[in-house]
Amino acid sequence: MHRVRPLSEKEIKAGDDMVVQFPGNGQVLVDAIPGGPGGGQKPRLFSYNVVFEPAATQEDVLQFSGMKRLIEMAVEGFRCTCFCYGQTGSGKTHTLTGPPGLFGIKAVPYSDNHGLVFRSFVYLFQLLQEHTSRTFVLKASFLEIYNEKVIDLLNPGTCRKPLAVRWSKKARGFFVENLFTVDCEELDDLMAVLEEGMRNRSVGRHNMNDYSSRSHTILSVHITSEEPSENGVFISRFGKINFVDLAGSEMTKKTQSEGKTLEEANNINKSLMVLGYCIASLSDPKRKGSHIPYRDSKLTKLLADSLAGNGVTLMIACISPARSNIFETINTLRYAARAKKIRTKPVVLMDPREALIISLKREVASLQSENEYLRSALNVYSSSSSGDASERIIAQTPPHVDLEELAKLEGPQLAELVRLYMKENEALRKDNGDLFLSRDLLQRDHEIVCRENERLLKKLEEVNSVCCRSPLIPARPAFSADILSGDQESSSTNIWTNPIPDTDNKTAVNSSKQIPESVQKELDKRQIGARNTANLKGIRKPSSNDDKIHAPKIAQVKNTNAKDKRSDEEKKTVEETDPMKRRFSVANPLIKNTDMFGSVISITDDEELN
Ligand SMILES: Nc1ncnc2c1ncn2[C@@H]1O[C@H](COP(=O)(O)OP(=O)(O)OP(=O)(O)O)[C@@H](O)[C@H]1O
Repeated sequence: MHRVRPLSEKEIKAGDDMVVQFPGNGQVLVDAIPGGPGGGQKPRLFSYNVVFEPAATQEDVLQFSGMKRLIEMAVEGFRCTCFCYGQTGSGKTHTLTGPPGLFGIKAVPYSDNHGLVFRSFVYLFQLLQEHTSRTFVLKASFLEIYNEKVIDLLNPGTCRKPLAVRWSKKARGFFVENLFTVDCEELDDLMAVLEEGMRNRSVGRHNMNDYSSRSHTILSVHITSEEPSENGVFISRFGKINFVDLAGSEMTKKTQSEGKTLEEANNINKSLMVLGYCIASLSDPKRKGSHIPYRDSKLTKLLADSLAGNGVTLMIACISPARSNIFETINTLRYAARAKKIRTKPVVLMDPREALIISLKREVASLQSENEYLRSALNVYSSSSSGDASERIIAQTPPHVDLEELAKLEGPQLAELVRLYMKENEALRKDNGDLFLSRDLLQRDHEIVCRENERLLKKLEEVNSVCCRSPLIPARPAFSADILSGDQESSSTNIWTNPIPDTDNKTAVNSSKQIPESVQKELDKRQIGARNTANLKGIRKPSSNDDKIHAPKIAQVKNTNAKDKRSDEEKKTVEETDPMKRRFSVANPLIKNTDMFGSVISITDDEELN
């Protein structure tokens, strides 16, 4: 997706003109570049999912960029990333957080200028309010990569000590060691994280931007949710959303950087070059399976999962419309066209305890059916076996003789009759013995199954009680309450809070603090556990990345139809015919496929006009 900022005052004063046009349908047309004897470049047409024109507002970007869908997916347990890319001064920070000055000593509580991050937080909490059956735990971290050093923006310390980026064998991903992670129970907590990070990030001044970001920043919100399912079992999901504000690529000649700013620019350009290589490798089908140089920079190490892992990524390419920036603009458009070709395999991250619960549930169900079977077998067998026996008895039963007839029988006939009766008696005794034996065996099996059943049910109850989370503290009134309720005049608190469980249920609350020994044994046996124990005991993990678990793939993202998703307002805006008033355009949904955000995937890369 693209956002084109308006010409700046400086550019207007310098007589710079617009070199981009917007033919509609998510297309950007870049003017021809007049050249020397060999000829310059022809006009170039690029197609994207959505193009935001200079008149687009910050709210337009939230509503029509696919960002809302991304947040919904994060709540469902996907790992999502939104990153802004573009040359210096193209509007990346403006798009993500707003213009400079919003996060000074006294942050502006609500402003039309607030960017995508602030608006996403508000939408996130609105979503949480709607999911009344779930409990949520939000944690946030904010870091910057400055001159290839990772600095914790929430806890930078006086000497801004860099943190190490390490590889987690278990999670099979990179993570930042000892990164500060803040619990965010309310919208205001997330806002505080944003404000604090923005105050601490490195900003510098150069010829092209008075407030230029001198570092890449990554703001992460971890969304853990628990939802009761059938039989009181809790389903846990681990979603995450990253907001990445990349520092702008810069031509140091144009920015006239020197000294510290030059060193910063070199580091920025180097890490963006590595990011470019990674994107080029990932987007080239011929290079499928080849080496991707993630390890060549901290930025690509930390974005590896967003670029090609199991997450969903939204890239916003920001461009300047000025003629003086035409080469950088074409580069950014090409870069974005390549990034658009990358395909990830999104999966929902779930708690491994859930695997244990599901397997226990299955075991209980199979034992119950076995039990049923044995019960019925016991009845059927006893009745059918008695039938067999009676058949045998009938076969062996001596012929029926009347008492009167008996008196008339000869000695050898009587002897034969007695022998037959004795034989029958013997067979009946044997059958009787066999029946007693099989009844005893079945009764013993039945007892074993019942005991096992009880044991598993008890374990299931224990596991369930471990899954119950203690309630979050009710929200306090704050300005965010007004934003969430959509009534900025109102002072009533209408903030999402977790439902407060029955306080009499002490076992659930207590047991949430510690896993019972029997359950822990079961977890250990199945190699699940250290992480959960730490988590449940409230121990802060060294890093958010450390706990990534590659849980079974349970859901694929479904494509949604752009037509269904697009609101009437968007249609209206797209239909606006006056190009001066139009704020954005989207690719024509009738002729192209839709992607998971409901926006349109254009198959074309960049097309040259003849
Ligand atoms: N869509 C827009 N509407 C109005 N002003 C904008 C817009 N985009 C950017 N600007 C303004 O342009 C200036 C530069 O924007 P910004 O600092 O966001 O650029 P950047 O890409 O983050 O630059 P850098 O990479 O140097 O940090 C800012 O004053 C910003 O407010």
